Amino acid sequence: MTQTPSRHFDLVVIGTGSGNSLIDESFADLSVAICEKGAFGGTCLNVGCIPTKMFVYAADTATAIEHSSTYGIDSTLDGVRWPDIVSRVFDRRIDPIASSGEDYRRNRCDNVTVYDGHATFVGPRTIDTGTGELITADSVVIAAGARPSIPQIVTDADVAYYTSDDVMRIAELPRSMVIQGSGFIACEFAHVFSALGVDVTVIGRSDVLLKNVDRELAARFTENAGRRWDVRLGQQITTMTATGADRRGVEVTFEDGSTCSGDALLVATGRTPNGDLLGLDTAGVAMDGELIRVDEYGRTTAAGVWALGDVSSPYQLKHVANHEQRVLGHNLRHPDDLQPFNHRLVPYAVFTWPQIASVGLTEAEAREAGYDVTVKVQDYGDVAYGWAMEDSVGCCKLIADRATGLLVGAHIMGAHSPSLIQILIQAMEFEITVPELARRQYWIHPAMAEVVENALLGLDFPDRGF
Ligand SMILES: Cc1cc2nc3c(=O)[nH]c(=O)nc-3n(C[C@H](O)[C@H](O)[C@H](O)COP(=O)(O)OP(=O)(O)OC[C@H]3O[C@@H](n4cnc5c(N)ncnc54)[C@H](O)[C@@H]3O)c2cc1C
Ligand SMILES: NC(=O)c1ccc[n+]([C@@H]2O[C@H](COP(=O)([O-])OP(=O)(O)OC[C@H]3O[C@@H](n4cnc5c(N)ncnc54)[C@H](O)[C@@H]3O)[C@@H](O)[C@H]2O)c1
Repeated sequence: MTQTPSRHFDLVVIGTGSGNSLIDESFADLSVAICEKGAFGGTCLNVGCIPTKMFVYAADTATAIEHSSTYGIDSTLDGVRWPDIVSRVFDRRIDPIASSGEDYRRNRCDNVTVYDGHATFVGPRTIDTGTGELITADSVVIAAGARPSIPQIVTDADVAYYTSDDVMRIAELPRSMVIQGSGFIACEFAHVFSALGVDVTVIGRSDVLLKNVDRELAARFTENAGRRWDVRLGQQITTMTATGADRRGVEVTFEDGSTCSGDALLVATGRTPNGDLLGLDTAGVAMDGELIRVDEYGRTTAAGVWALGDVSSPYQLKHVANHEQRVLGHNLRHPDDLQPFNHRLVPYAVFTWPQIASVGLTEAEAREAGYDVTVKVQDYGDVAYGWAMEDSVGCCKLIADRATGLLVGAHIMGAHSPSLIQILIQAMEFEITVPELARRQYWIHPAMAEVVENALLGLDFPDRGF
């Protein structure tokens, strides 16, 4: 290290996603530096959870129009004003929030200094801010997130591909789109673009879409998706070729000789944590594979250096990054009273069509773990609100332990499942038994929550107590 550090801070935070939320008023007496190489506010705000769900809402609206004749309402989708959809999301909502967040930190927090460069460690708690300034700190929080992973076959083909970072801002909708990957991002964007009129092809290596979801729901989802998208599963890509003068188009050949093509390629094959780009070896911060190694309190292997969120967590979910940020906020201020992360029951939801939400073990995981399980799958179509919706796909699958009467897994596919699952998350977190949950409260009739009530009542216990 030849350059001399220009400033010393009490705390440096790398990354302004959940890292920015860490700096609340309880840090007002500390000097804080925030390093951000990209858009202020991180992935969730700028290119992740929030804008995607705003696009999903537009797609859901288009899908409702498509299905309206089922209810005796004839309507047609007369047009999709893509530039207006993009503008609603970014010009009216996201970009102003990001810039006002940055303005707040830069101009209204006397104790905070913002460095807008790519930060790298050059020594223990010594950081090159990427802006020409070297700084040191008593404590460092690494909250540097993750980035899209791009398979070699895509880079070799030199296709001008999109990722979730830029596909929401394209100038116009392509006629057709190939989506490589079959996980969260692939299934959310396949819904968005297909509902808005793009011919979508989804390519996955496994035999179902959303392979980590409970097998029964993943199979139902895949079967249903196949009616709306061209779904190519269980095959390796053998060749990928860029097409068109701008190399935006793509042609793909599979190992069985079949092919597919599109005017655009969206790569959605997972996200690589950014720890590899931080010079961690100079700082004594160890990694486990791609993730920064942290203990249950968020401490890395280097004294005074902490990490949270996608850079150190296998979950890559905003509610997990936010939870870890709250725990670290406490731990930084209370070194003698450290709190552990709680990762016991991490739920998730995929905002595709139909929506899917999940908490706890899949049936296969529960059986493998040795539970004496009772399982019930309750269809949306067999409860009153499901009749109102003419639902033929949705279901609530519950898995409980006969020995304790407690749920070990809950999986819902269908309208509002990301909200419905909250009842079950709560029951599992607070260890409410199935009989208590089913019968010690009223269930509003005829709300969709009756699908959960009926699933609970369908679980088979030796002494049911219902
Ligand atoms: C398309 C998409 C949709 C998603 N939808 C959901 C959802 O619906 N629900 C959900 O729970 N999760 C969702 N996620 C995941 C969620 O966005 C992430 O888990 C969460 O944002 C991670 O927060 P973080 O603070 O760890 O990292 P980030 O928010 O990624 O913040 C890291 C920040 O660090 C900056 N940075 C990185 N390296 C450096 C460096 N060396 N120097 C300076 N700055 C640096 C980055 O520019 C970034 O701003 C989605 C993700 C994507 C991509
Ligand atoms: N609603 C949400 O909570 C939400 C939405 C979007 C993203 N996210 C988060 O972001 C993460 C990243 O999303 P994602 O969809 O990119 O990841 P993912 O892990 O959900 O899915 C990636 C898929 O790509 C496949 N894949 C990997 N390498 C491949 C290759 N070389 N060729 C073909 N397929 C390949 C994987 O088998 C997997 O099915 C998610 O895991 C999730 O944690 C969450």
